[in-house]
This record gives sequence, C-alpha cells and structure tokens, in this order.
Amino acid sequence: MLRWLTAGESHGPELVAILEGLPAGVPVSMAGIRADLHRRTLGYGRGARQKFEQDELTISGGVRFGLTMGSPIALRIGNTEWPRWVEVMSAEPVDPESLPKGRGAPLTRPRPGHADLVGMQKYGFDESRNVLERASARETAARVALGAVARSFLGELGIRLLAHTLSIGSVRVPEGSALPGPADVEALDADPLRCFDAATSALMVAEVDAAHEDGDTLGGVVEVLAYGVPPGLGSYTHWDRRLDSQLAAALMGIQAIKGVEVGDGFLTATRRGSEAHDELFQTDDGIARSSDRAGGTEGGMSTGTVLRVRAGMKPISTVPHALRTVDIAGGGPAEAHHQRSDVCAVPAAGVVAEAMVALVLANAVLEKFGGDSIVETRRNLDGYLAAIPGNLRTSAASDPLLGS
Ligand SMILES: Cc1cc2nc3c(=O)[nH]c(=O)nc-3n(C[C@H](O)[C@H](O)[C@H](O)COP(=O)(O)O)c2cc1C
Ligand SMILES: C=C(O[C@@H]1CC(C(=O)O)=C[C@@H](OP(=O)(O)O)[C@H]1O)C(=O)O
Repeated sequence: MLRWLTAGESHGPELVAILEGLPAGVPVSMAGIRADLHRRTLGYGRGARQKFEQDELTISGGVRFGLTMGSPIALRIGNTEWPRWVEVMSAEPVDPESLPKGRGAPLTRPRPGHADLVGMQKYGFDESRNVLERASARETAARVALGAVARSFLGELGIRLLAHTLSIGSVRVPEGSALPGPADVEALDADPLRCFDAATSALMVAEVDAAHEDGDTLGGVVEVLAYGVPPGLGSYTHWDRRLDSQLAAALMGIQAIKGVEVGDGFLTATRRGSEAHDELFQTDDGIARSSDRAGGTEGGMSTGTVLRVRAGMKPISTVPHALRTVDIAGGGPAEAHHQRSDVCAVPAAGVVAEAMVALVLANAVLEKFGGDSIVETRRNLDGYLAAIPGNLRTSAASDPLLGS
C-alpha cells in the first residue's frame, strides 16, 4: 500500500511531502519533478504569484543516485515568498504590534466560497489567516511533486497519464472531439489553457479576458486520461476497493473541485441502456469494445481501455469584484477580503488532477502486483497479463499502450 501526507502553509517556509510504499529502483529525477511543478504554474488566467514565486525542490530521503531505495521518499518545496512572511507566519510567538501593517492585519471579512468562515467557526479563530494558509491550493504543489514520483513508477510499467481542459466557464470543447494521447503532452503544455482543440482554446482565452475585465473569476472542467492501464485494478468486492470510488475521492480532494465524472458520467445517465454501454466484440487479437463511454472502468475495476475521469472546478472564490460578506470584527455588511488571486486556475487544476490519479493508480498497481523492487512489480504484472486465457484477453486496439 502507498501512503502519503503533505504539510505546510501557503506563506510558510516550505511544503513537505512524504510518500511511503514505493518499490526500489524507480527512477526519480529532480528535473522530472521540477518539470511537473512548472506545469502546475502555467495556464492563462493565473495570478501574479505564479510569476514571481519559485518552487525550490529538495529531495531529503528515499532516493539515491536517481533511483528510489524502497524507503519513504521525503520532498520539500521551499516557498520563495517566505522572507516577506517571516514575522506573519512565525512558528514562535511574536508581538502583534510588530507585525507588518498590510500582511499582518487580521482578516475579518470571510470570502464566500472559500474556507474562511467555517474554518474560523470550527477551529476557534477570530480571523481567517490560519484557515486560508492551509486551505489554499498552494498545497497542491506538494501533491504534484508526489504525483511526479508516482507517474515515474507507472511509466516504468508502461502507464502514461495526461490532463487536458474540456471547458472554461461556458466555453467547451465540442462533444465527440478526438482525445489527446501521450504524444500530445508537449502540445498541451504549450497551450495557454491546456486545451487540445486550438479553436476552442482561442475562445477560452477570450472568456478569461472577459472575466478579468469584469473583475470576475471562472471555473471549468478538466479530464485526466491514463493509457496503458491493465485490466483488473480495483475491485467490485467492496465499495472502498472500487477504483472509481478511489478516483472520485482523490479528485474531490482537490481544492474547489465540485463534481467528478467517470467516462461520460452524467451524460450517460441521460442515455438509454442501448446507447449507454460499450458493446463487446471479438477481434483477431482479443476482445474489443465498440466505444469508450464507461471511461475505462466496469464494476469498479479498470477494463484495460483508456481510463478517463473528469473534475469540475468552481470559479475562484476570491472575486476581484468583491462579494458581499459580513465583517466579523465590527459586525454588519462588508466586501469580502481581496488582495490578488487567479482569474482561472483550471489548467493548473488539471495538472493536480493528473497527480492525484497517478497516486491512486500507483496504489492500485501495488495492491494488485506488489513488489519490493520495480523488477519484481513488473514481473508480477507481466505474469498476470500472460496468464489471462486467450479467450478472455483484451484486444491491443482497446489501448495501444497496453499491447496485451
Ligand atoms: C490550482 C488552484 C489554484 C487556486 N487559486 C485560487 C486563488 O488564487 N484564489 C482563491 O480564492 N482560490 C483559489 N483556488 C480555490 C481555493 O483553493 C478554493 O476555493 C478553496 O480551497 C475552497 O474550496 P472548497 O470549498 O472546494 O474547499 C485555487 C484552487 C486550485 C485547485
Ligand atoms: C500560491 C498558489 O496558489 C494560491 C492558491 C490560493 C487559494 O486560495 O487556493 C490563493 C492564491 O494565493 P495568494 O492569495 O497568496 O495569492 C494563489 O496564488 C499556488 O498554486 O502555488
């Protein structure tokens, strides 16, 4: 089993992440993790902080000479903003009078849609600094770093992931458009909205510009695709063993994600049964499916076809055209606190979603195939695929990367 944990605040000295349970021999490079951290900072509509803050990565355990050792992997991501926040985020007590006027001021006008108000109620704070510091999606940098390691493990087994943007606000990629594949990752990284359809991407840019001009914010939908996933990850035998339930929980665990779909999801619920499922037929090299509406899971297990999951993100809650709230210090109506924020962080949410799917799949792979070294895991996977009788095999056409 894979276990992982993150700690750290948005304006604290650093984020810390630990990943435990990965076999030895998995390649892990600082450059690879940094590349993923960089991808998370991209996207048209992100705020100023992404431009000036650098993710300062340190690997402080579990990796030697570029390979995992089987021991817990410890990652640290320094916040280069820290020098400006040393007093405000001091672990030691400080004299409140000595705090800088702006950054150190109590935040008493909770933002609707953010964690501010309920966080104060729940933890007994009289202003929201302690809440927003941890509720902030800054923490997703730590998850993306962990996801990069999980992705490297999956890559060793021929599993490749990518994320792309399906919609921004009301602008959506046309239904039935071609799916991007592993070879398209560079093009997706280069697109301002991580959108595979150039015409739609241009409309999305205009949608972000319009929201920005209006002092408003936007959400949208991202889709994560995983190629090369073997059949049989997860299980129908119990609710929490289902791969789809684990994927849904992981995606919902990302800040601001309010809906998850597996495959065609809610659209499938509107179809008749005859139009909703993926029919099976025999080919020369195995059983194929006529379509991929299910998104690569049946009965809570991966089918061996491309895995496809979606996450819907609500618009950023720090709205420049400030929302109405109450000032809990003086009582009475007020405008919600606003300094700076992203107009739209959907492309970044896609990169985070990819990391979360990678962590879920890595865990599911280890649960099924185990192994203390990557050689052992690969041997177990190959043995399992080879042992599936010929009349039950999935056609390679279902997912060219799987090739079984
Ligand atoms: C990548 C990413 C970037 C975000 N950037 C901001 C931001 O700049 N300002 C903001 O108010 N919320 C931002 N959010 C959303 C908040 O983190 C989120 O609204 C908050 O945690 C409450 O959402 P919840 O109700 O889903 O927990 C971002 C979320 C993600 C995933
Ligand atoms: C710092 C990141 O995202 C932050 C997520 C975030 C929020 O409320 O979630 C609010 C913003 O932080 P601040 O209010 O300090 O500008 C974003 O910049 C990051 O993703 O690295």
